Amino acid sequence: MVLNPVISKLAGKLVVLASASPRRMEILRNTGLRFEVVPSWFKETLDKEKFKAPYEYAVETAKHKALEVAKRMPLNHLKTPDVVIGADTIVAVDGTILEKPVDKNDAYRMLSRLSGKEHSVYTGVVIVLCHENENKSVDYRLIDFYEETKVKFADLSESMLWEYIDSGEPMDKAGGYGIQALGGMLVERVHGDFLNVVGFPLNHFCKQLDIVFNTSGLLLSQEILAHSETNVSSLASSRIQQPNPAAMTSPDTSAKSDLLKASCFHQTHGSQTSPSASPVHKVKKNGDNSKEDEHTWPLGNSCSTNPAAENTTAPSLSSREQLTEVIGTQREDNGPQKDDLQRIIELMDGFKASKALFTASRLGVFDLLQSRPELDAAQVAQEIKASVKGTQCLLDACVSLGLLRSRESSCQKRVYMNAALAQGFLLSDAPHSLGGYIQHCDQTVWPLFTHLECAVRDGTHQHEKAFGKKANDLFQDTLYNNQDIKLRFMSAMHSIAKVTGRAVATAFDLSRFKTACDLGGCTGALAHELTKAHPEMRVTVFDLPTVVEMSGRFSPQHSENRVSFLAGDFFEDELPKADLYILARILHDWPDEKVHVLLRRIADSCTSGSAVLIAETMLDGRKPHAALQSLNMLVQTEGMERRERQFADLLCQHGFGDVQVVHTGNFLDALIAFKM
Ligand SMILES: O=c1[nH]cc([C@@H]2O[C@H](COP(=O)(O)OP(=O)(O)OP(=O)(O)O)[C@@H](O)[C@H]2O)c(=O)[nH]1
Repeated sequence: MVLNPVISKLAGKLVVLASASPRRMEILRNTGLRFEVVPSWFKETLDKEKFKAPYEYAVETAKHKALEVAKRMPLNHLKTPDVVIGADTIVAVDGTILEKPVDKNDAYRMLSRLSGKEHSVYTGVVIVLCHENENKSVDYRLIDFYEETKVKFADLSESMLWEYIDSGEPMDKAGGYGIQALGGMLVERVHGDFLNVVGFPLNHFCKQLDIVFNTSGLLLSQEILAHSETNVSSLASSRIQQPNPAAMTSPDTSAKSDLLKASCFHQTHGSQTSPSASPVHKVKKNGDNSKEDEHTWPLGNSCSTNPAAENTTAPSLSSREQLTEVIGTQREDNGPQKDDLQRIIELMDGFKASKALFTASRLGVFDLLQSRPELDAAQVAQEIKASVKGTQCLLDACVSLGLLRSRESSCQKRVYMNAALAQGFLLSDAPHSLGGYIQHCDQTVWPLFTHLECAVRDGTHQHEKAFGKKANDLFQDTLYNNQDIKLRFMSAMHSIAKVTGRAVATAFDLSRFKTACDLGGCTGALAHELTKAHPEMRVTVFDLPTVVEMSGRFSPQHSENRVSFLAGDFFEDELPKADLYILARILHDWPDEKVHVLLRRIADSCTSGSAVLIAETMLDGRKPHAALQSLNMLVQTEGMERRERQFADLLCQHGFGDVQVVHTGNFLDALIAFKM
């Protein structure tokens, strides 16, 4: 549920937080806002001397962070966001700006300066509104503001200081302290917005959105200001800001792209728990779903910023908040388009990025840096038993991919630590670890993809070419014929189900179903999410004997016993009776003729009112992940990914109708159909 009516106006928009700060993610996530997280690659190295006031530095840094993501997404993520939010938090004391400490000594220096004094915490926030204009280029509209909070520290003893520093908490926080955690013990008084100190002035952010929506309505209107260096609209605001023209730089708008048509469902990063908050739409059988296939793939177009714009200085503003630079771009018509080339290079580099991730994961780099952050390349190399040269290259590649962060230590060495992405998904023991899936991709999918051309020519999987043995029975002869390979595959499926399970389990209101059968449910990860989300439901996981015998290894410690396992082959054996049959990443393994066999068997086991819940990556002509996943099925299986309409057509032939789909915002989309 979204409390703030203004925040809810962002619903259905692709909102991106351009920050790796876990605290910012939490503050925004707690509002119910659905957003993606794309950490900015902007290096925070602006020359502080150029700014007349500390807050100008914070705002300008936030601006660069947000714009870097807004420009990169069409190229790297093949989609243009609607709204990108950047933020930068700094501490100012005695006219000096304090950011995150580079090491413990730096933290000591900072905290000593703050001891016994009052200081200011400034968070600069920039909201970038991206809009495709009539000539297919992107207009960026910027709304920026800052918030100041005054904080008074107690007098800090040396022992207190070092005990706090040795906790490790100061290292990723502005000014070297976290007011929301242990650092709260250092604070005598706060005057102003507490969340602003933590890293995001939520109240001011909402006020700002309110102004933009209700004062001018420009945010979502089609009245995008035609680009001109003088045409700047300003918006009513609660704060006057006079940026330092000398510091103002027209953001480089070198990247621009033909946009993807904004799809009606966006991938989200948010506490999506209630079906009502997810847009559900009905699928027409054999209907005109041409929109589904309509897309404009992003084509990077080189462009130079409008020369005149480069000399834009912030116009003097009426008594309203500065905002809004409308930055148009001009398309060059001659020579190779710089950003087209960039796009092609990105694509060509794609496999190198994947292999860098797989290799770092396999060498245990992320787990090592979690237990021992701030190691230099030589120290990492020693621990992972690799060359210093190779390790250095790998670590720097991971930094460039946003998986690691690095900084210069006090002894001028470059040290490395996990970025939020690694902490969220790449640690072996993380709740949503994708380590198993990464290993499967590295050891099984990668060798298969080296034979993609043969798969395209033959239209068949490539197990024999990749692994030198025939695979008559897809699972028995490949993934399950060896204990280690089977365990690796189950671990991969388990990690995907852990990441996607809650979204699938809560995509629809399933309260009417008391019994469910998860066909091919593997480790039971989804089954457990279903029983968590639906306290009345009992789930039977029906899978091959060779899988069921290993499922115990993956059972959660504290789980109610509403999940049971039953061994069998869903193509051969009688299916357990259930109100709801679940097919999560199952149908994509099989061609239509096999899918018909399975759906017919399910239909024969159903009674009226029963339903089938399908979880798959659905093709929609836009999401590259879905199309690439379909190639994945080509090289691995006899199956493919399918469109919503294809599922509806298959289901209706077996008496299922009223098909509804929810795009959950992560790997999988959810579809439910009822036995008519
Ligand atoms: O009391 C607290 N003060 C500050 C913080 C956290 O400190 C950092 C500030 O650094 P920055 O604004 O550069 O943000 P990053 O974490 O580097 O992420 P970006 O990707 O946005 O650069 C911020 O995380 C605050 O949350 C705190 O936690 N408590």
